[in-house]
Amino acid sequence: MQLITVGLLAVVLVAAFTLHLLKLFRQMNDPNGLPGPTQYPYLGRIHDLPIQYMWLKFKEWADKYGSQGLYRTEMLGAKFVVITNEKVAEDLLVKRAKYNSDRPVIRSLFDSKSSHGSMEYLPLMGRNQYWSRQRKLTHSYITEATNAQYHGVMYHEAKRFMARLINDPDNFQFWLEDMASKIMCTLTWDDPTLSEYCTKSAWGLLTQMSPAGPITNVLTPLWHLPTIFNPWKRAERKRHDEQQAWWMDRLLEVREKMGKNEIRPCWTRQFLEKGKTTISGDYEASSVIGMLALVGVFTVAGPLSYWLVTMIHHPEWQAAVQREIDEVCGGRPPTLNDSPKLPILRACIKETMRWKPNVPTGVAHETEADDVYNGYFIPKGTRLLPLDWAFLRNPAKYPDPESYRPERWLEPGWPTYQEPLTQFPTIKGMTSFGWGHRQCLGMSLTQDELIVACGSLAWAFTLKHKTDPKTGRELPVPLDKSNSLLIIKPDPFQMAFEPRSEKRKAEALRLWEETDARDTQQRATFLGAARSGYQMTNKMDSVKATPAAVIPLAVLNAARKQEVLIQINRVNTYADL
Ligand code: HEM
Repeated sequence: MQLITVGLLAVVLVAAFTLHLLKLFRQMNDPNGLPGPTQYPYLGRIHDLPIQYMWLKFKEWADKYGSQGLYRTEMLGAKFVVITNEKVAEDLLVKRAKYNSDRPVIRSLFDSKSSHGSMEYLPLMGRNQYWSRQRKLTHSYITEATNAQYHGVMYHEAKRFMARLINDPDNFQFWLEDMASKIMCTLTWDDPTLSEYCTKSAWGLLTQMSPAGPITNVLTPLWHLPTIFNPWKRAERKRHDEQQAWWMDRLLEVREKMGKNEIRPCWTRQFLEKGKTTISGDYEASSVIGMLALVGVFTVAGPLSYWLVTMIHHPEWQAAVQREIDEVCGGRPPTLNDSPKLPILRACIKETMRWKPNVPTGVAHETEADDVYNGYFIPKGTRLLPLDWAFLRNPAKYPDPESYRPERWLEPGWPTYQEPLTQFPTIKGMTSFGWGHRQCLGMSLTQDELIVACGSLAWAFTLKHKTDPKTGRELPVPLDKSNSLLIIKPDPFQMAFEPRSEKRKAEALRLWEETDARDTQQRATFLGAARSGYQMTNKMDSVKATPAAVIPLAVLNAARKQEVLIQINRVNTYADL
Protein backbone atom coordinates (compact mmCIF):
# COMPACT_ATOMS: atom_id res chain seq x y z
CA MET A 1 0.00 0.00 0.00
CA GLN A 2 1.32 3.40 -0.88
CA LEU A 3 2.18 5.92 1.82
CA ILE A 4 -0.43 8.35 0.58
CA THR A 5 -3.16 5.70 0.85
CA VAL A 6 -2.14 4.93 4.43
CA GLY A 7 -2.12 8.67 5.19
CA LEU A 8 -5.61 9.10 3.71
CA LEU A 9 -6.94 6.12 5.62
CA ALA A 10 -5.54 7.52 8.87
CA VAL A 11 -7.16 10.92 8.20
CA VAL A 12 -10.53 9.26 7.49
CA LEU A 13 -10.29 7.16 10.67
CA VAL A 14 -9.35 10.15 12.85
CA ALA A 15 -12.15 12.21 11.30
CA ALA A 16 -14.68 9.40 11.85
CA PHE A 17 -13.60 8.97 15.47
CA THR A 18 -13.73 12.73 16.08
CA LEU A 19 -17.25 12.85 14.64
CA HIS A 20 -18.23 9.92 16.82
CA LEU A 21 -16.83 11.70 19.90
CA LEU A 22 -18.65 14.90 18.96
CA LYS A 23 -21.92 13.00 18.55
CA LEU A 24 -21.42 11.31 21.92
CA PHE A 25 -20.54 14.63 23.54
CA ARG A 26 -23.75 16.20 22.21
CA GLN A 27 -25.84 13.23 23.37
CA MET A 28 -24.31 13.28 26.85
CA ASN A 29 -24.83 17.02 27.22
CA ASP A 30 -28.29 17.24 25.67
CA PRO A 31 -29.63 20.70 26.65
CA ASN A 32 -33.13 19.18 27.02
CA GLY A 33 -31.88 16.51 29.42
CA LEU A 34 -31.28 16.76 33.15
CA PRO A 35 -28.80 19.46 34.12
CA GLY A 36 -25.39 18.42 35.40
CA PRO A 37 -21.66 18.97 34.99
CA THR A 38 -20.29 18.78 31.42
CA GLN A 39 -19.75 15.15 30.46
CA TYR A 40 -16.89 13.84 28.34
CA PRO A 41 -17.24 10.79 26.09
CA TYR A 42 -16.31 7.52 27.82
CA LEU A 43 -14.95 9.32 30.90
CA GLY A 44 -18.10 11.07 32.01
CA ARG A 45 -16.79 13.01 34.97
CA ILE A 46 -14.37 10.48 36.43
CA HIS A 47 -11.39 12.82 36.10
CA ASP A 48 -12.50 15.33 38.71
CA LEU A 49 -14.60 13.23 41.07
CA PRO A 50 -12.27 12.61 44.03
CA ILE A 51 -12.36 9.23 45.75
CA GLN A 52 -11.70 10.96 49.07
CA TYR A 53 -14.73 12.80 50.48
CA MET A 54 -16.66 12.16 47.27
CA TRP A 55 -19.87 13.45 48.89
CA LEU A 56 -18.42 16.96 49.11
CA LYS A 57 -17.93 17.10 45.33
CA PHE A 58 -21.42 15.68 44.80
CA LYS A 59 -22.74 18.46 47.05
CA GLU A 60 -20.74 21.11 45.20
CA TRP A 61 -22.37 19.94 41.95
CA ALA A 62 -25.74 19.84 43.73
CA ASP A 63 -25.39 23.53 44.63
CA LYS A 64 -24.56 24.32 41.01
CA TYR A 65 -26.87 22.04 39.03
CA GLY A 66 -29.40 20.63 41.50
CA SER A 67 -31.93 23.46 41.76
CA GLN A 68 -34.68 20.97 40.75
CA GLY A 69 -33.61 18.46 43.38
CA LEU A 70 -31.65 16.20 41.06
CA TYR A 71 -28.87 16.28 38.47
CA ARG A 72 -27.10 13.77 36.21
CA THR A 73 -23.51 12.68 35.80
CA GLU A 74 -21.63 9.69 34.38
CA MET A 75 -18.58 7.64 35.33
CA LEU A 76 -16.91 5.43 32.73
CA GLY A 77 -20.25 4.70 31.09
CA ALA A 78 -22.25 4.28 34.32
CA LYS A 79 -25.13 6.77 34.42
CA PHE A 80 -26.00 8.48 37.69
CA VAL A 81 -28.87 10.65 38.80
CA VAL A 82 -27.90 12.31 42.06
CA ILE A 83 -30.96 13.15 44.16
CA THR A 84 -30.48 16.17 46.39
CA ASN A 85 -33.98 16.92 47.63
CA GLU A 86 -36.19 14.77 49.86
CA LYS A 87 -39.34 15.35 47.82
CA VAL A 88 -37.63 14.01 44.68
CA ALA A 89 -36.30 11.02 46.66
CA GLU A 90 -39.84 10.35 47.86
CA ASP A 91 -41.17 10.54 44.26
CA LEU A 92 -38.48 8.37 42.69
CA LEU A 93 -37.54 5.92 45.44
CA VAL A 94 -40.77 5.50 47.37
CA LYS A 95 -43.67 6.25 44.99
CA ARG A 96 -41.89 4.54 42.06
CA ALA A 97 -40.24 1.90 44.25
CA LYS A 98 -41.72 -0.84 42.05
CA TYR A 99 -39.07 -0.28 39.39
CA ASN A 100 -36.49 1.83 41.24
CA SER A 101 -35.40 -0.63 43.91
CA ASP A 102 -32.72 -2.65 42.16
CA ARG A 103 -29.01 -2.31 43.05
CA PRO A 104 -26.04 -1.59 40.79
CA VAL A 105 -23.30 -4.20 40.36
CA ILE A 106 -20.33 -3.78 42.68
CA ARG A 107 -17.49 -4.78 40.44
CA SER A 108 -15.01 -6.02 43.05
CA LEU A 109 -17.39 -8.56 44.60
CA PHE A 110 -18.29 -11.83 42.91
CA ASP A 111 -21.95 -11.68 41.94
CA SER A 112 -22.74 -8.80 44.32
CA LYS A 113 -26.37 -8.64 43.14
CA SER A 114 -26.91 -12.41 43.46
CA SER A 115 -28.09 -12.38 39.85
CA HIS A 116 -26.34 -15.75 39.48
CA GLY A 117 -27.57 -17.28 42.71
CA SER A 118 -24.77 -16.52 45.16
CA MET A 119 -27.36 -15.37 47.79
CA GLU A 120 -24.73 -13.76 50.01
CA TYR A 121 -25.15 -10.03 50.71
CA LEU A 122 -28.74 -8.96 51.32
CA PRO A 123 -28.15 -5.17 51.28
CA LEU A 124 -26.36 -5.41 47.91
CA MET A 125 -28.72 -7.82 46.16
CA GLY A 126 -30.71 -6.94 43.09
CA ARG A 127 -34.47 -6.94 43.48
CA ASN A 128 -34.71 -10.69 43.04
CA GLN A 129 -36.21 -13.73 44.79
CA TYR A 130 -33.27 -14.07 47.22
CA TRP A 131 -33.55 -10.44 48.29
CA SER A 132 -37.29 -10.73 48.78
CA ARG A 133 -37.17 -13.81 51.04
CA GLN A 134 -34.05 -12.72 52.93
CA ARG A 135 -35.47 -9.27 53.61
CA LYS A 136 -38.64 -10.89 55.03
CA LEU A 137 -36.61 -13.18 57.27
CA THR A 138 -34.30 -10.41 58.48
CA HIS A 139 -37.21 -8.10 59.18
CA SER A 140 -39.09 -10.71 61.20
CA TYR A 141 -35.99 -11.71 63.23
CA ILE A 142 -35.13 -8.14 64.17
CA THR A 143 -38.76 -7.39 65.06
CA GLU A 144 -39.09 -10.53 67.16
CA ALA A 145 -35.83 -9.79 68.95
CA THR A 146 -37.04 -6.28 69.75
CA ASN A 147 -40.33 -7.63 71.09
CA ALA A 148 -38.48 -10.26 73.13
CA GLN A 149 -36.57 -7.48 74.93
CA TYR A 150 -33.12 -8.00 73.47
CA HIS A 151 -32.10 -4.92 75.44
CA GLY A 152 -30.50 -7.07 78.12
CA VAL A 153 -27.69 -7.77 75.66
CA MET A 154 -27.20 -4.03 75.13
CA TYR A 155 -27.12 -3.22 78.86
CA HIS A 156 -24.62 -6.00 79.41
CA GLU A 157 -22.28 -4.85 76.64
CA ALA A 158 -22.61 -1.16 77.53
CA LYS A 159 -21.43 -2.01 81.06
CA ARG A 160 -18.47 -3.95 79.70
CA PHE A 161 -17.70 -0.92 77.49
CA MET A 162 -17.70 1.44 80.52
CA ALA A 163 -15.37 -0.85 82.48
CA ARG A 164 -13.00 -1.17 79.55
CA LEU A 165 -12.90 2.61 79.15
CA ILE A 166 -12.00 2.98 82.81
CA ASN A 167 -9.27 0.34 82.68
CA ASP A 168 -7.79 1.11 79.26
CA PRO A 169 -9.19 4.38 77.87
CA ASP A 170 -6.63 4.80 75.09
CA ASN A 171 -8.03 1.77 73.29
CA PHE A 172 -11.48 3.35 73.08
CA GLN A 173 -11.96 3.01 69.32
CA PHE A 174 -11.48 -0.74 69.52
CA TRP A 175 -13.76 -1.08 72.58
CA LEU A 176 -16.46 0.89 70.82
CA GLU A 177 -16.53 -1.30 67.72
CA ASP A 178 -16.18 -4.38 69.86
CA MET A 179 -19.29 -3.43 71.84
CA ALA A 180 -21.34 -3.11 68.63
CA SER A 181 -19.87 -6.39 67.39
CA LYS A 182 -20.48 -8.28 70.65
CA ILE A 183 -24.12 -7.23 70.63
CA MET A 184 -24.54 -8.57 67.10
CA CYS A 185 -22.62 -11.80 67.81
CA THR A 186 -24.71 -12.49 70.90
CA LEU A 187 -27.97 -11.88 69.08
CA THR A 188 -26.84 -13.96 66.11
CA TRP A 189 -24.89 -16.88 67.64
CA ASP A 190 -25.18 -16.35 71.41
CA ASP A 191 -21.41 -15.92 71.50
CA PRO A 192 -19.81 -12.53 72.22
CA THR A 193 -16.31 -14.04 71.97
CA LEU A 194 -16.71 -14.03 68.17
CA SER A 195 -16.71 -10.24 68.05
CA GLU A 196 -13.13 -9.57 67.04
CA TYR A 197 -13.27 -11.74 63.94
CA CYS A 198 -16.76 -10.47 63.11
CA THR A 199 -15.53 -6.85 63.14
CA LYS A 200 -12.53 -7.73 60.99
CA SER A 201 -14.78 -9.52 58.56
CA ALA A 202 -17.20 -6.58 58.47
CA TRP A 203 -14.48 -4.08 57.64
CA GLY A 204 -13.12 -6.44 54.98
CA LEU A 205 -16.47 -6.50 53.20
CA LEU A 206 -17.05 -2.77 53.68
CA THR A 207 -13.71 -1.92 52.11
CA GLN A 208 -14.26 -4.32 49.24
CA MET A 209 -17.65 -2.84 48.34
CA SER A 210 -16.72 0.86 48.63
CA PRO A 211 -15.68 3.11 45.72
CA ALA A 212 -12.73 4.13 47.90
CA GLY A 213 -11.79 0.43 48.30
CA PRO A 214 -10.05 -1.53 45.52
CA ILE A 215 -9.29 0.48 42.37
CA THR A 216 -11.35 -2.09 40.41
CA ASN A 217 -14.51 -0.50 41.83
CA VAL A 218 -13.69 2.68 39.90
CA LEU A 219 -11.53 1.48 36.98
CA THR A 220 -13.87 -1.45 36.49
CA PRO A 221 -12.25 -2.89 33.31
CA LEU A 222 -9.21 -3.85 35.41
CA TRP A 223 -11.37 -6.46 37.14
CA HIS A 224 -11.49 -8.45 33.90
CA LEU A 225 -7.73 -8.97 33.66
CA PRO A 226 -6.82 -12.68 33.69
CA THR A 227 -6.54 -13.95 37.26
CA ILE A 228 -2.81 -14.52 36.95
CA PHE A 229 -2.25 -10.75 36.43
CA ASN A 230 -5.10 -9.77 38.68
CA PRO A 231 -4.16 -9.24 42.35
CA TRP A 232 -7.59 -7.72 43.12
CA LYS A 233 -9.51 -10.80 42.08
CA ARG A 234 -7.15 -13.14 43.91
CA ALA A 235 -7.41 -11.08 47.11
CA GLU A 236 -11.20 -11.01 46.86
CA ARG A 237 -11.39 -14.76 46.29
CA LYS A 238 -9.47 -15.31 49.53
CA ARG A 239 -11.56 -12.80 51.49
CA HIS A 240 -14.81 -14.16 50.13
CA ASP A 241 -14.04 -17.82 50.74
CA GLU A 242 -12.84 -17.20 54.29
CA GLN A 243 -15.94 -15.19 55.13
CA GLN A 244 -18.33 -17.77 53.73
CA ALA A 245 -16.54 -20.63 55.48
CA TRP A 246 -16.64 -18.71 58.77
CA TRP A 247 -20.38 -18.04 58.42
CA MET A 248 -20.99 -21.71 57.68
CA ASP A 249 -18.87 -22.82 60.63
CA ARG A 250 -21.01 -20.64 62.88
CA LEU A 251 -24.22 -22.27 61.62
CA LEU A 252 -22.79 -25.75 62.05
CA GLU A 253 -21.57 -24.95 65.53
CA VAL A 254 -25.01 -23.76 66.61
CA ARG A 255 -26.60 -26.86 65.12
CA GLU A 256 -24.15 -29.03 66.96
CA LYS A 257 -24.84 -27.26 70.25
CA MET A 258 -28.57 -27.55 69.62
CA GLY A 259 -28.15 -31.28 69.25
CA LYS A 260 -26.82 -31.26 72.82
CA ASN A 261 -29.36 -28.63 73.97
CA GLU A 262 -26.44 -26.33 74.72
CA ILE A 263 -27.35 -23.11 72.91
CA ARG A 264 -29.50 -20.32 74.28
CA PRO A 265 -31.97 -18.39 72.10
CA CYS A 266 -30.34 -16.57 69.18
CA TRP A 267 -31.19 -15.93 65.53
CA THR A 268 -29.36 -18.99 64.22
CA ARG A 269 -31.11 -21.29 66.68
CA GLN A 270 -34.42 -19.65 65.81
CA PHE A 271 -33.78 -20.42 62.14
CA LEU A 272 -32.73 -24.01 62.76
CA GLU A 273 -35.73 -24.68 64.98
CA LYS A 274 -38.23 -23.53 62.37
CA GLY A 275 -39.27 -26.43 60.18
CA LYS A 276 -40.73 -24.53 57.23
CA THR A 277 -38.63 -21.88 55.49
CA THR A 278 -38.26 -20.30 52.08
CA ILE A 279 -34.47 -20.18 52.53
CA SER A 280 -32.88 -22.72 50.21
CA GLY A 281 -30.49 -24.45 52.60
CA ASP A 282 -27.55 -24.04 54.94
CA TYR A 283 -25.48 -21.96 52.55
CA GLU A 284 -28.12 -19.29 52.12
CA ALA A 285 -29.08 -19.45 55.81
CA SER A 286 -25.51 -18.99 57.01
CA SER A 287 -25.14 -16.03 54.63
CA VAL A 288 -28.31 -14.15 55.51
CA ILE A 289 -27.67 -14.64 59.23
CA GLY A 290 -23.95 -13.87 58.94
CA MET A 291 -24.64 -10.73 56.93
CA LEU A 292 -27.10 -9.58 59.60
CA ALA A 293 -24.35 -9.82 62.24
CA LEU A 294 -21.90 -7.91 60.05
CA VAL A 295 -24.18 -5.09 59.02
CA GLY A 296 -24.86 -4.11 62.63
CA VAL A 297 -21.18 -3.49 63.38
CA PHE A 298 -19.92 -0.96 60.89
CA THR A 299 -23.17 0.99 60.83
CA VAL A 300 -23.67 1.60 64.56
CA ALA A 301 -19.98 2.22 65.30
CA GLY A 302 -20.11 5.31 63.03
CA PRO A 303 -22.61 7.45 64.98
CA LEU A 304 -21.10 6.21 68.25
CA SER A 305 -17.66 7.48 67.21
CA TYR A 306 -19.15 10.78 66.09
CA TRP A 307 -20.94 11.04 69.42
CA LEU A 308 -17.52 11.19 71.11
CA VAL A 309 -16.28 13.87 68.70
CA THR A 310 -19.44 15.93 69.03
CA MET A 311 -19.60 15.84 72.81
CA ILE A 312 -15.97 17.01 73.08
CA HIS A 313 -16.70 19.95 70.79
CA HIS A 314 -19.98 20.79 72.51
CA PRO A 315 -19.43 20.57 76.27
CA GLU A 316 -22.58 22.66 76.85
CA TRP A 317 -24.72 19.92 75.28
CA GLN A 318 -22.78 17.19 77.04
CA ALA A 319 -23.55 18.92 80.35
CA ALA A 320 -27.23 19.19 79.38
CA VAL A 321 -27.41 15.46 78.62
CA GLN A 322 -25.66 14.63 81.91
CA ARG A 323 -28.07 16.83 83.87
CA GLU A 324 -31.07 15.23 82.21
CA ILE A 325 -29.84 11.70 82.93
CA ASP A 326 -29.01 12.54 86.55
CA GLU A 327 -32.46 14.03 87.09
CA VAL A 328 -34.40 11.23 85.40
CA CYS A 329 -32.35 8.21 86.46
CA GLY A 330 -31.29 9.22 89.96
CA GLY A 331 -27.71 8.02 89.80
CA ARG A 332 -28.01 4.89 87.63
CA PRO A 333 -27.29 4.53 83.91
CA PRO A 334 -30.35 5.04 81.69
CA THR A 335 -32.40 2.19 80.32
CA LEU A 336 -34.78 2.17 77.39
CA ASN A 337 -37.70 2.60 79.79
CA ASP A 338 -36.28 6.03 80.60
CA SER A 339 -36.14 7.01 76.94
CA PRO A 340 -39.47 8.95 76.83
CA LYS A 341 -38.10 11.19 79.59
CA LEU A 342 -34.76 11.81 77.85
CA PRO A 343 -35.54 14.12 74.90
CA ILE A 344 -32.21 15.99 75.19
CA LEU A 345 -30.26 12.73 74.88
CA ARG A 346 -32.35 11.73 71.84
CA ALA A 347 -32.00 15.21 70.30
CA CYS A 348 -28.21 15.15 70.69
CA ILE A 349 -28.02 11.66 69.13
CA LYS A 350 -30.22 12.68 66.21
CA GLU A 351 -28.33 15.92 65.66
CA THR A 352 -25.04 13.97 65.69
CA MET A 353 -26.40 11.77 62.92
CA ARG A 354 -27.60 14.82 60.99
CA TRP A 355 -24.40 16.81 61.41
CA LYS A 356 -22.02 13.91 60.72
CA PRO A 357 -24.01 11.35 58.70
CA ASN A 358 -22.07 8.10 58.43
CA VAL A 359 -23.39 7.08 54.99
CA PRO A 360 -23.00 10.57 53.45
CA THR A 361 -23.38 9.57 49.78
CA GLY A 362 -26.41 7.35 50.49
CA VAL A 363 -26.78 3.90 48.95
CA ALA A 364 -27.55 3.76 45.22
CA HIS A 365 -30.69 2.17 43.80
CA GLU A 366 -30.80 1.19 40.12
CA THR A 367 -33.72 1.76 37.75
CA GLU A 368 -35.29 -1.28 36.09
CA ALA A 369 -37.28 0.61 33.43
CA ASP A 370 -37.03 3.74 31.30
CA ASP A 371 -38.83 6.59 33.02
CA VAL A 372 -39.73 10.23 32.57
CA TYR A 373 -39.64 12.45 35.65
CA ASN A 374 -40.70 16.11 35.50
CA GLY A 375 -40.16 15.95 31.74
CA TYR A 376 -36.66 14.45 32.02
CA PHE A 377 -35.83 11.05 30.59
CA ILE A 378 -34.15 8.61 33.00
CA PRO A 379 -33.00 5.46 31.17
CA LYS A 380 -33.21 1.93 32.54
CA GLY A 381 -30.01 0.99 34.37
CA THR A 382 -29.42 4.48 35.83
CA ARG A 383 -28.04 4.62 39.37
CA LEU A 384 -30.17 6.81 41.62
CA LEU A 385 -28.00 8.20 44.40
CA PRO A 386 -29.92 9.72 47.34
CA LEU A 387 -27.25 12.15 48.55
CA ASP A 388 -27.77 12.18 52.31
CA TRP A 389 -25.18 14.91 52.81
CA ALA A 390 -27.39 17.22 50.71
CA PHE A 391 -30.69 16.23 52.40
CA LEU A 392 -29.23 16.89 55.84
CA ARG A 393 -27.74 20.25 54.86
CA ASN A 394 -30.90 21.67 53.32
CA PRO A 395 -31.09 25.14 54.95
CA ALA A 396 -34.88 25.34 54.53
CA LYS A 397 -35.40 22.27 56.69
CA TYR A 398 -32.28 22.66 58.85
CA PRO A 399 -31.49 26.38 59.32
CA ASP A 400 -27.78 26.95 60.08
CA PRO A 401 -27.07 23.47 58.69
CA GLU A 402 -23.31 23.50 59.28
CA SER A 403 -23.74 23.96 63.04
CA TYR A 404 -24.54 21.40 65.71
CA ARG A 405 -27.91 22.62 67.01
CA PRO A 406 -29.83 19.93 68.97
CA GLU A 407 -32.37 22.61 69.91
CA ARG A 408 -33.81 22.26 66.39
CA TRP A 409 -35.47 19.06 67.69
CA LEU A 410 -36.46 20.47 71.08
CA GLU A 411 -37.84 23.99 70.63
CA PRO A 412 -41.04 25.07 68.85
CA GLY A 413 -40.32 27.37 65.93
CA TRP A 414 -37.71 25.18 64.24
CA PRO A 415 -38.97 23.44 61.07
CA THR A 416 -38.01 20.03 62.45
CA TYR A 417 -39.68 20.40 65.86
CA GLN A 418 -42.25 17.73 66.56
CA GLU A 419 -44.34 16.81 69.59
CA PRO A 420 -44.80 14.92 71.86
CA LEU A 421 -41.25 15.08 73.21
CA THR A 422 -41.79 11.72 74.88
CA GLN A 423 -41.69 10.23 71.38
CA PHE A 424 -39.80 12.83 69.30
CA PRO A 425 -37.08 13.32 68.31
CA THR A 426 -36.52 9.80 67.06
CA ILE A 427 -33.92 8.72 64.53
CA LYS A 428 -36.38 6.25 63.02
CA GLY A 429 -37.34 7.35 59.50
CA MET A 430 -34.31 9.64 59.04
CA THR A 431 -33.18 9.99 55.42
CA SER A 432 -29.91 8.34 56.51
CA PHE A 433 -31.70 4.99 56.63
CA GLY A 434 -32.61 5.10 52.96
CA TRP A 435 -35.78 4.83 50.99
CA GLY A 436 -38.77 2.75 49.89
CA HIS A 437 -38.49 -1.00 49.54
CA ARG A 438 -34.78 -0.89 50.40
CA GLN A 439 -35.10 1.14 53.58
CA CYS A 440 -32.80 0.00 56.39
CA LEU A 441 -34.10 -2.80 58.62
CA GLY A 442 -31.97 -1.82 61.60
CA MET A 443 -33.51 1.52 62.63
CA SER A 444 -34.98 0.37 65.97
CA LEU A 445 -31.90 -1.60 66.86
CA THR A 446 -29.69 1.40 66.09
CA GLN A 447 -31.88 3.76 68.11
CA ASP A 448 -31.96 1.42 71.12
CA GLU A 449 -28.24 0.76 71.03
CA LEU A 450 -27.36 4.45 70.72
CA ILE A 451 -29.62 5.43 73.61
CA VAL A 452 -28.10 2.78 75.85
CA ALA A 453 -24.47 3.41 74.82
CA CYS A 454 -24.51 7.23 74.58
CA GLY A 455 -26.62 7.43 77.75
CA SER A 456 -24.16 5.20 79.64
CA LEU A 457 -21.22 7.30 78.43
CA ALA A 458 -22.88 10.50 79.66
CA TRP A 459 -23.73 8.84 82.97
CA ALA A 460 -20.18 7.60 83.61
CA PHE A 461 -17.79 10.10 82.00
CA THR A 462 -17.10 13.59 80.90
CA LEU A 463 -15.65 13.27 77.41
CA LYS A 464 -12.74 15.64 76.96
CA HIS A 465 -9.73 16.62 74.93
CA LYS A 466 -6.60 14.77 75.98
CA THR A 467 -3.68 16.90 77.13
CA ASP A 468 -0.25 16.39 75.60
CA PRO A 469 1.97 15.53 78.61
CA LYS A 470 4.96 17.29 77.01
CA THR A 471 3.42 20.58 75.94
CA GLY A 472 0.43 20.70 78.29
CA ARG A 473 -1.70 21.59 75.28
CA GLU A 474 -4.98 19.97 74.29
CA LEU A 475 -4.62 17.39 71.50
CA PRO A 476 -6.90 18.24 68.59
CA VAL A 477 -9.99 16.17 67.80
CA PRO A 478 -10.60 16.90 64.11
CA LEU A 479 -14.17 17.40 62.95
CA ASP A 480 -13.66 16.75 59.27
CA LYS A 481 -11.18 13.88 59.00
CA SER A 482 -12.60 10.48 58.18
CA ASN A 483 -12.11 7.58 55.84
CA SER A 484 -14.12 7.68 52.60
CA LEU A 485 -15.69 4.23 52.60
CA LEU A 486 -19.39 3.82 51.94
CA ILE A 487 -19.94 3.87 55.71
CA ILE A 488 -17.50 6.32 57.25
CA LYS A 489 -15.93 6.79 60.65
CA PRO A 490 -13.58 9.47 61.99
CA ASP A 491 -9.85 8.99 61.55
CA PRO A 492 -8.08 7.78 64.71
CA PHE A 493 -7.76 10.49 67.35
CA GLN A 494 -6.93 10.73 71.03
CA MET A 495 -9.27 11.82 73.81
CA ALA A 496 -9.85 11.49 77.54
CA PHE A 497 -12.67 9.75 79.42
CA GLU A 498 -12.83 11.45 82.79
CA PRO A 499 -15.04 9.54 85.26
CA ARG A 500 -17.60 11.98 86.60
CA SER A 501 -16.60 11.11 90.19
CA GLU A 502 -14.70 8.43 92.08
CA LYS A 503 -18.03 7.12 93.30
CA ARG A 504 -19.39 6.80 89.77
CA LYS A 505 -16.22 5.14 88.58
CA ALA A 506 -16.51 2.55 91.36
CA GLU A 507 -20.20 2.08 90.55
CA ALA A 508 -19.47 1.55 86.84
CA LEU A 509 -16.91 -1.13 87.69
CA ARG A 510 -19.28 -2.75 90.18
CA LEU A 511 -22.10 -2.83 87.62
CA TRP A 512 -19.85 -4.63 85.16
CA GLU A 513 -18.69 -7.17 87.75
CA GLU A 514 -22.30 -7.80 88.72
CA THR A 515 -23.61 -8.29 85.16
CA ASP A 516 -20.57 -10.36 84.19
CA ALA A 517 -21.01 -12.66 87.20
CA ARG A 518 -24.73 -13.00 86.45
CA ASP A 519 -24.08 -13.84 82.82
CA THR A 520 -21.43 -16.42 83.70
CA GLN A 521 -23.79 -17.95 86.24
CA GLN A 522 -26.70 -18.06 83.77
CA ARG A 523 -24.59 -19.69 81.10
CA ALA A 524 -23.29 -22.27 83.60
CA THR A 525 -26.80 -23.03 84.84
CA PHE A 526 -28.04 -23.41 81.29
CA LEU A 527 -25.20 -25.75 80.34
CA GLY A 528 -25.56 -27.71 83.58
CA ALA A 529 -29.26 -28.18 82.93
CA ALA A 530 -28.56 -29.26 79.36
CA ARG A 531 -25.90 -31.76 80.38
CA SER A 532 -28.06 -33.32 83.06
CA GLY A 533 -30.77 -33.89 80.44
CA TYR A 534 -33.12 -31.23 81.80
CA GLN A 535 -35.49 -29.91 79.12
CA MET A 536 -36.00 -26.17 79.19
CA THR A 537 -39.69 -25.44 79.40
CA ASN A 538 -40.23 -21.80 78.55
CA LYS A 539 -41.23 -20.96 75.00
CA MET A 540 -37.94 -19.54 73.75
CA ASP A 541 -35.99 -22.34 75.40
CA SER A 542 -37.81 -25.37 74.07
CA VAL A 543 -35.38 -27.01 71.70
CA LYS A 544 -37.18 -29.63 69.69
CA ALA A 545 -35.40 -32.66 68.32
CA THR A 546 -33.79 -31.39 65.13
CA PRO A 547 -32.37 -33.40 62.25
CA ALA A 548 -29.01 -32.68 63.82
CA ALA A 549 -30.03 -34.63 66.89
CA VAL A 550 -31.01 -37.64 64.80
CA ILE A 551 -28.32 -37.84 62.13
CA PRO A 552 -24.81 -38.28 63.56
CA LEU A 553 -23.31 -34.82 63.70
CA ALA A 554 -20.01 -35.66 62.09
CA VAL A 555 -21.82 -37.04 59.04
CA LEU A 556 -24.15 -34.08 58.84
CA ASN A 557 -21.41 -31.51 59.24
CA ALA A 558 -19.26 -33.14 56.57
CA ALA A 559 -22.21 -32.97 54.19
CA ARG A 560 -22.83 -29.31 55.01
CA LYS A 561 -19.18 -28.43 54.53
CA GLN A 562 -19.39 -30.04 51.13
CA GLU A 563 -22.34 -27.77 50.35
CA VAL A 564 -20.21 -24.73 51.21
CA LEU A 565 -17.39 -25.89 49.01
CA ILE A 566 -19.71 -26.47 46.09
CA GLN A 567 -21.28 -23.06 46.55
CA ILE A 568 -17.92 -21.30 46.92
CA ASN A 569 -16.75 -22.95 43.72
CA ARG A 570 -19.91 -21.79 41.99
CA VAL A 571 -19.29 -18.27 43.17
CA ASN A 572 -15.71 -18.48 41.99
CA THR A 573 -16.92 -19.27 38.52
CA TYR A 574 -18.63 -15.86 38.54
CA ALA A 575 -15.19 -14.32 38.68
CA ASP A 576 -15.31 -13.44 35.02
CA LEU A 577 -18.69 -11.77 35.12
C1 HEM B 1 -26.59 4.26 61.94
C2 HEM B 1 -26.92 3.06 61.59
C3 HEM B 1 -27.38 2.66 60.23
C4 HEM B 1 -27.48 3.40 59.08
C5 HEM B 1 -27.13 4.86 58.87
C6 HEM B 1 -27.98 2.51 58.06
C7 HEM B 1 -28.21 2.89 56.76
C8 HEM B 1 -28.69 2.05 55.77
C9 HEM B 1 -28.91 2.45 54.40
C10 HEM B 1 -28.64 3.83 53.82
C11 HEM B 1 -29.38 1.37 53.75
C12 HEM B 1 -29.78 1.31 52.26
C13 HEM B 1 -31.13 1.91 52.07
C14 HEM B 1 -31.52 2.12 50.63
O1 HEM B 1 -30.99 1.46 49.76
O2 HEM B 1 -32.39 2.96 50.36
C15 HEM B 1 -29.47 0.28 54.69
C16 HEM B 1 -29.91 -0.97 54.38
C17 HEM B 1 -29.93 -2.01 55.28
N1 HEM B 1 -29.64 -1.95 56.63
FE1 HEM B 1 -29.01 -0.32 57.66
N2 HEM B 1 -28.19 1.28 58.60
C18 HEM B 1 -27.84 1.32 59.92
C19 HEM B 1 -27.90 0.30 60.84
C20 HEM B 1 -28.31 -0.98 60.55
C21 HEM B 1 -28.37 -2.06 61.50
C22 HEM B 1 -27.98 -1.96 62.96
C23 HEM B 1 -28.85 -3.15 60.83
C24 HEM B 1 -29.13 -4.54 61.29
C25 HEM B 1 -28.77 -5.07 62.39
C26 HEM B 1 -29.08 -2.75 59.46
C27 HEM B 1 -29.56 -3.58 58.48
C28 HEM B 1 -29.78 -3.20 57.17
C29 HEM B 1 -30.20 -4.13 56.12
C30 HEM B 1 -30.46 -5.61 56.29
C31 HEM B 1 -30.29 -3.37 54.94
C32 HEM B 1 -30.65 -3.87 53.55
C33 HEM B 1 -32.06 -3.58 53.17
C34 HEM B 1 -32.35 -3.98 51.72
O3 HEM B 1 -31.46 -3.89 50.88
O4 HEM B 1 -33.48 -4.38 51.45
N3 HEM B 1 -28.75 -1.44 59.33
N4 HEM B 1 -29.06 0.72 55.92
